[in-house]
Amino acid sequence: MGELPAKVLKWGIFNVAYEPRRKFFVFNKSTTVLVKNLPEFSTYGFRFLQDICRIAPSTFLTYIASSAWLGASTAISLHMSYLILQQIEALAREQNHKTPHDHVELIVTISTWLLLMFVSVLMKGLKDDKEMLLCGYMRANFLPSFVQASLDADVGFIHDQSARRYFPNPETFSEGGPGWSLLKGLSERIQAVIAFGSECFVFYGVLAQRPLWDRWLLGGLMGLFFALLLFSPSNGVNGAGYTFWTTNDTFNRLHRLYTIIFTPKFRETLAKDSLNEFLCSEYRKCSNKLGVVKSDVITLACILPPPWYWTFLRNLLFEYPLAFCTLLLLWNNSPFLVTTIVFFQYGTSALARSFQCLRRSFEPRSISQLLGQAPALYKPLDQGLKKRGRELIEYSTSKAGMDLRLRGVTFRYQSSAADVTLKNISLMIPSNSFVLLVGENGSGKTTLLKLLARLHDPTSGEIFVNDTPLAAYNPVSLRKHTTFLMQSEEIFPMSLEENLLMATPDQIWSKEEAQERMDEAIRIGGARQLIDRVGYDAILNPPTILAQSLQGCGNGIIGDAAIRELERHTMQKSAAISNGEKQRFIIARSFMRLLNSNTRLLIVDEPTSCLDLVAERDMFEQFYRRRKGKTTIFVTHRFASLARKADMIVCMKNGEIVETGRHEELVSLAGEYARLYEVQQGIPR
Ligand SMILES: Nc1ncnc2c1ncn2[C@@H]1O[C@H](COP(=O)(O)OP(=O)(O)OP(=O)(O)O)[C@@H](O)[C@H]1O
Repeated sequence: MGELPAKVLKWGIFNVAYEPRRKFFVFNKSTTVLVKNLPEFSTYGFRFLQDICRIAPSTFLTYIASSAWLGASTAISLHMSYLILQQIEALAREQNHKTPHDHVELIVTISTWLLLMFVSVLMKGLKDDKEMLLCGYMRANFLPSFVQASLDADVGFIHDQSARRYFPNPETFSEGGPGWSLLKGLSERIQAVIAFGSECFVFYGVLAQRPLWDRWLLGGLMGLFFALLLFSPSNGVNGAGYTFWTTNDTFNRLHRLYTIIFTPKFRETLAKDSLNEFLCSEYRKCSNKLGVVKSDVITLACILPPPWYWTFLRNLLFEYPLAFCTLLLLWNNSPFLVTTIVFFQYGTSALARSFQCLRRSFEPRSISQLLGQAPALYKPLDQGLKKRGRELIEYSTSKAGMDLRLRGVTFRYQSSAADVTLKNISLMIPSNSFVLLVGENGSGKTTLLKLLARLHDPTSGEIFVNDTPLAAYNPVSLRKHTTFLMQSEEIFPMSLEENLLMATPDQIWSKEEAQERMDEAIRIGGARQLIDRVGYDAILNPPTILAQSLQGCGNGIIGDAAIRELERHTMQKSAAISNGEKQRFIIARSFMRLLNSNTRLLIVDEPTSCLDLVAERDMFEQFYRRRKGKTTIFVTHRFASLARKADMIVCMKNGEIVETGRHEELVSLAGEYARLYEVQQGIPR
């Protein structure tokens, strides 16, 4: 069947795409897949049924039988209530000729109805019980085979993605297990078919017994009811599923800023580059520019309301059926008793629903959840304000680099169960000195640097900057004079140009000047090739919104054309880059900061895991050349070419400083530093 082009409509700032013709039987990709694979599905389905009958025959049969009963229970109840209404009607009509036998008949019918209802309750309990038991049977029988098959595949299990989707994934351990959703789905469908079929059968039976007038009227009402069910659109795009996107630049920028601000992985970079103020003001600006938009994304994914007249008609027929029942009275002299009973039944069930709803809404848990949202809204805001209210010293720049002193510093990560990471560190780093920090993996180098940049505070001991305690400074004012290139940094989901400009958020340049400065940073950082390939405008990994309608809220299956329309509008310049290119760009971003800010402390923490030896040496050389007027600290495992230039080498081991001094002194000590140096030089010990 030929595919229809998608229709697109505007919804606030969003564009919504859907397939225009609504089909009862959607012949889309899934239908084709179903038809094509039907023989295979049937074979495996049959095998599954055989297996389940073999594993737990009586449990399975009881489960299916109870599902079937529950499917038919509404129809049974309908039939019984009709019988009772008929008997009451007859009694009312024959007021003067009533016999005791008539009453007995009515009591028997009512008792049978109550008994059947009781059986339904038992069946529900039985079904739930068997459901849990079957779940256990299936886990015990199928999972060991899956475990075996998975382990047999060895490392192939990691590589073969398409095969892996059939295996359980780790998060599903507490769920039903393999085959469970298949069984549950089958039982639900059996129940649905039996329910619909039996209810139609009862309605047909009732209509066939009614006098001609009633038959036409009730038949007409039923027809209308079904016509509305089938033809009235359940959403604003004729019941279809839909996709949506927006080309509003302000919205998209706001979304990217939101992602940067609330994603933990960016937080250290934001802090150490003192971007908080900049992002806050950008977010406010962008939010003001966007103004109030009609719909948030999740609401749009759930609801695209149909035109008001359809809603009105549906409400009238589905919510107020009694209004239509009373129409009967205009043509038919039904005794008032029947109307009263119908009303009573309708009214009590509606009342029961409302009461349940009321009770649920006022359960202590639900109330406390509701009210708990108020402090959750204001507490973070108040705490943020308290923090901003503290009196702190501003760092005043001098021509010289920062003078750093650590006295008895100990540090333990809160999340770490291990012992302290830094133990009693005391160290003096004179201003303008060039320091090389070395030590084996995990010795605590990065942690020490993060303490200097105030990304963590010491657990005990103190750090001084120019003889003033680090804690007394406004951290932002210190960080504004620090360039800290960390081991692992992220590129923000903004354009590469904006990433570079964010390195110096306080600078205001003309377009040409900004371009010159970016080009220089890119050249020194060695990222020219990347920029030539993807351009300054490229946005790497832009965040995406949920852009498809959700099913179960009146939205149908999303047509292929609507999906393609979404892809056509959102497939944009998201370029893939290698880890090496990413590192070079991040290094360039640090150069952008270093060259265009009043840096007094330069820290470079081995950001070179994906660079070759030559590129790493060049990078350190470029930083080294620009160290004038700064205190400079480099961390690298390949320090041989820098060792002789360093004013001081600090060697760490197991969270402690084990040696400090110049290269020659430390080599002559023949201790930890000498060992690391010799290993690097390939000198056998
Ligand atoms: N966020 C954290 N939470 C808990 N423990 C951490 C955290 N970061 C680091 N550690 C632990 O602190 C210790 C020191 O880590 P650190 O990264 O400072 O060492 P390093 O000398 O820089 O190592 P490398 O040379 O590998 O970069 C390690 O044992 C590490 O596992």
